[in-house]
Amino acid sequence: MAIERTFSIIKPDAVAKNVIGKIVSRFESNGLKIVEMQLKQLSREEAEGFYAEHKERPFFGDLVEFMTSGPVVVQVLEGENAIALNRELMGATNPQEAAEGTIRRDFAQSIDANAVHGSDSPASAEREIAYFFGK
Ligand SMILES: Nc1ncnc2c1ncn2[C@@H]1O[C@H](COP(=O)(O)OP(=O)(O)OP(=O)(O)O)[C@@H](O)[C@H]1O
Repeated sequence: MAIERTFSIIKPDAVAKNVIGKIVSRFESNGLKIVEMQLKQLSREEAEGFYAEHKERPFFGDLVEFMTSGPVVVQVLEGENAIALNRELMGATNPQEAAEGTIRRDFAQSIDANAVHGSDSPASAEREIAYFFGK
């Protein structure tokens, strides 16, 4: 399996809960290397553009509101099978359905405040990395 890159966001709920370090430790201890990282406050435009594929969904307004409610940590993770591995470490979108030992099970409270985002395919990883890091 080739070395792959994926894009990750530690969302405002997790930053507010002071668990950035604990989440980053999950990545590092599972073989994912942080190759880009920035703490930043997303503007409305940045959040809307990032989630453009969800524009027609009923929760879009709340999602943008939530993602701009406080700072996030945007990161590029690198490792073998990074995209699928990161999705596995994150757990299901709804923390109530997330497997034991996953980031969302341990640190998230609800389907909107769900601690992390991770790219779901090579195409989205490429788009999302370019969106925030321009490469
Ligand atoms: N029914 C919903 N109600 C509220 N928010 C939702 C709902 N479904 C999804 N979301 C929010 O939109 C984000 C994107 O949804 P998507 O279906 O792409 O989930 P995901 O791929 O697991 O999450 P992410 O894209 O953040 O990694 C979710 O992480 C969640 O924060």
